[in-house]
Amino acid sequence: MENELQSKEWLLDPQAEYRFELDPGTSVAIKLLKGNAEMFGFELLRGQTYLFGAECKAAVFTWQGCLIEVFGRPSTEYVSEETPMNAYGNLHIAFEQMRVRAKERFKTSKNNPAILNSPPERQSEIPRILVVGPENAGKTSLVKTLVNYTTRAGQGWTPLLVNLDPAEGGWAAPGAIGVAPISTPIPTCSPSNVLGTASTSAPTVLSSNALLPLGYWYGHAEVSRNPLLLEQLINNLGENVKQRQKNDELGSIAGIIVDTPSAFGGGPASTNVMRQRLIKTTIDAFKINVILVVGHEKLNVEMQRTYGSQITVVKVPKSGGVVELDLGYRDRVHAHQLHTYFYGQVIPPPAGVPEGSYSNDTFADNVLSPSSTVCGFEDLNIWRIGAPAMAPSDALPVGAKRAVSETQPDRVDPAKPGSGLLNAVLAIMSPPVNGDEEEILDRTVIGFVVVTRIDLVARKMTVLSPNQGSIAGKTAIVGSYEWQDQ
Ligand SMILES: Nc1ncnc2c1ncn2[C@@H]1O[C@H](COP(=O)(O)OP(=O)(O)OP(=O)(O)O)[C@@H](O)[C@H]1O
Repeated sequence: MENELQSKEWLLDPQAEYRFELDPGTSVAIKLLKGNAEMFGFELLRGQTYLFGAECKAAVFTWQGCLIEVFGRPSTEYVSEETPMNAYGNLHIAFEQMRVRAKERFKTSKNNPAILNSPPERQSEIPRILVVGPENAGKTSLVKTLVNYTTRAGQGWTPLLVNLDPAEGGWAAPGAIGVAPISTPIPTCSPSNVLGTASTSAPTVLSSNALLPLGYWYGHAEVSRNPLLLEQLINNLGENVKQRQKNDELGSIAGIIVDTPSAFGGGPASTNVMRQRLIKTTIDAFKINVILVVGHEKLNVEMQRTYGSQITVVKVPKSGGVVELDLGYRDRVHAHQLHTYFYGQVIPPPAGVPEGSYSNDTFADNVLSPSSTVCGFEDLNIWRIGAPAMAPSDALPVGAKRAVSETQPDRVDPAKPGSGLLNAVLAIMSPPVNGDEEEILDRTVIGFVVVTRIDLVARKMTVLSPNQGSIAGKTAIVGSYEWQDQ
C-alpha cells in the first residue's frame, strides 16, 4: 500500500523476509508497525524508524509475521518466503546447548576441582566456530546472525567475534583483522560498519557502538598478497584470545565465532596450499571445534575429509538473498569506510522521514572532526612489511629465494622518490613492549592516519588523523591501501 509520504507497507508472512538493495546516494527508512522482525539477528523495535544508506543491501526477517513501512525507493526490493533462517536458528540452539552445558560443568568444577583435570573435554564444549565459504556466500551475515542471537539469549553472553577478512573493514580501516567482544546485538545500517562500531568512533552511550576491538594491521585487501604475514597475525590474534580466555574462564563460555575471507574457501588451484595452511593455522590458533561451510559442496567434502575426525563440520545453506558484490562496489565501500573513520557518517533520511525521528541505535547520524597536521619526515617511523608489490613465495621460480622476507619490516624513507606514501593509509602501532622497534608485527593498531601531502623540499608531510593528538615519535606501518578525500 503506497501513500503520499512515499512510503509503502509490506505485510510479511511468518518466516518470510523483505530484501532490499540501495543505489549510491540513496537511503531508505524502515519502521516496524506490527509483529516482530529482525535484521541479521538484530531485533527491530516496534514504532522505531531505522535508516539505511551507503549502498546497503540487507533483509528484514520475521519469525511470526509482521507489517513494516518502507520510506524511500530501494533499487531492488522483494519478499522471499525461502530463507535458510530455520537452519541458522537450529545452529544457534545447538551452540546454546553447548554453552549451557559448559556453564553447568564450570559451576560443578568449582565445587569439585578434580573436574578441572579434564580440560580438553571441557574446552570442547565451548563453541569455537569457524565460518568458511566462497565469495558472496553470506559468511559475514551468518556470523553476525549467530553472534546477535547469542547476545539475545538472556544469559549475559559476550561472545568474541573474530574478523580475519582484511577486506571487511570491520571496526577500523580496511586492511586490519581483529577481535571484539560483543555484548549487545550489532545493528545493520550501512556497509561501512558491518560488524558494529568501535567506541573511539561513536557515542559510547549506545552499547552497540561501544565495541573495544583489538586489531592487527595486514594492510592489503588480498590474502594472496602476503599470506605469511596474515598467518603470523592470525597466530598473534589467537594468542591474545587465549590469554583473555585464561583470565576469564566463565566469560569465555560464550565462545568464539571466526569470519574468514573468501580466499579461505576457494579460488584458483595454485593457491590451494596457501589456503589450506591458513585454515589449519586458524583452527589451531582458536582451537576451533565446529566448522560451518556455507553453500559449497566441494569445500564441505574437503573439510570433512581433512578435519571431520576431530572437528564437527556442518554444511550450511546459502541464502538466496546474498548479493554478488563486484570489485567496483567493494572499492566504493572501502573508500566509504575510511571516510566514515575520519568524518563519521550522516545518512540523509528519505522524503517523508523528518530529521532526527529515527533510531540512533545505528551509526547513521554522527559527525566526527579529524585534524590535519604537518610533521617532519623524522617524526614518524614508517615501515613496510616485506618488499612492495611482492609476489607470493610460491609464485617464484623453483629454488629462487627472496631478498626480503615476506614478514621482514623494511624502513620507508619519505624523502625517497617512489616511497608510495602519498595518500597511503598508515596504521599507527602501539608502543614496543621490549623497546625493540623491529617487533612491530606483533603490535596492535591504535589508530589510522592518511598522508595527504608530501613536501620533499621542506622534508615535511601533512597527515589526516582522527584526533588532534601529536603523532611525533610514533611507529607506523604502510600497506597497499590508499585513500583520497573527495
Ligand atoms: N538475506 C539477504 N538479503 C539481502 N541481502 C543480503 C542477505 N544476506 C546477505 N546479504 C547481503 O549480501 C552481501 C554479501 O553478504 P556477506 O557479506 O554476508 O557475504 P560474504 O560471504 O561474507 O562476502 P565476502 O565475499 O566479502 O566474503 C552483503 O551486502 C549482505 O548484506
